[in-house]
Amino acid sequence: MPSVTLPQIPHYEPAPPTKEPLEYADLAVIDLSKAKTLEGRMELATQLREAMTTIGFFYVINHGLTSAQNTRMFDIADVPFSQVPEDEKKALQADIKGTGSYQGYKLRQYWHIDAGVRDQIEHYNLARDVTKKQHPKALAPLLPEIDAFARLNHFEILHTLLRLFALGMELPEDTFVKEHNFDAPGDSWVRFMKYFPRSEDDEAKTKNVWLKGHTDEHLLDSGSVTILWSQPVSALQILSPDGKWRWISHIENALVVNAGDAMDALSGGFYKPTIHRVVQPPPDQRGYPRLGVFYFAMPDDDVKLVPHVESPVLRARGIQWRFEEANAPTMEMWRKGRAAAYGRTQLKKTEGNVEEELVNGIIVKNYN
Ligand SMILES: O=C(O)CCC(=O)C(=O)O
Ligand SMILES: [Fe+2]
Repeated sequence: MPSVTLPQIPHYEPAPPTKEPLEYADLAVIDLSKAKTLEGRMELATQLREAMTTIGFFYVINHGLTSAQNTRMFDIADVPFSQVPEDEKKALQADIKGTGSYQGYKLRQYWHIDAGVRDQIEHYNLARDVTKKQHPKALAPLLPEIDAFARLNHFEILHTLLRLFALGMELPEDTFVKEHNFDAPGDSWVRFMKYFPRSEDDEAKTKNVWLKGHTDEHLLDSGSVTILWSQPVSALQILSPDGKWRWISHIENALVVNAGDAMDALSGGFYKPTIHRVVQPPPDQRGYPRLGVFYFAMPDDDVKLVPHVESPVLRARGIQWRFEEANAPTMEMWRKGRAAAYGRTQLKKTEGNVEEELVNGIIVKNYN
């Protein structure tokens, strides 16, 4: 992060952590400071593989951002929502359907959640190269810090994790790194996301679901790795292997990481996405907004979504093809189809609580 005097912006104070006794998922904690040596990476790769082949989510600590820088990044994250006039937001809306990309604002009520209720979520998304697009005036002085943040997420965190993902499959360490270049055409990006409290009526109609159970929904987790910067408002839940929804607890200045659809495809089903959703926070945190900071990583646009069949681990275990080999899309085709479709198409209710959606001829499921 730049060490010169930083531009002054309002401080964002989140809700205090909940005191409710929630049923939390028990996730492994990957200490990234151990990744400097090959020996350390081998140890972490084993830990990551265990986490990714069971629960599918894990925490990361010692990732390189200090807690003061973390606080500053959440202050920055609130600027696009609290410091930008509505007409400027509207003018900078993402053309999600037209371009298949989320760059810009996604304003509230874009998605249909359930029973006629639309979402209360605002996003501001920035392509990892922050110089590529026009941004709100209030963000201009903050772009150098956001740029440094995107690079930290990409090079220090994502690339290190991708090495561990490769080692866990006994692939050359740089296998996935080579598919995630910062400068190649592709769509990894920083997302600031703010959930606003909802009316009792909306809560009742949607059974308290704020963002549907998904693995790969609005393109977010259609990528390879999702990096979520932990924040104190409890609302994220994952579907555990025993069929129960469990809450993700907050760890100060930690990351919550999961794999998306593209990783499922590239790893031949070895690293699977885990279904997760966002629900109404527990009683002591109701009425607060919920501010999130993410890095959504995707393979480069030209990467074809087929498994690394050269992995001996995969061969021994059996390869699952996410897409038929002949029809496998490139990352570019896949992300554009997904972004345009989520929450905007007619969903077909199937058995239980699963809804199906057709994207580029491929069935995608949403779980309620
Ligand atoms: O807000 C969260 O905690 C998670 C959101 C999420 O899963 C997503 O945007 O893909
Ligand atoms: Fe997600």
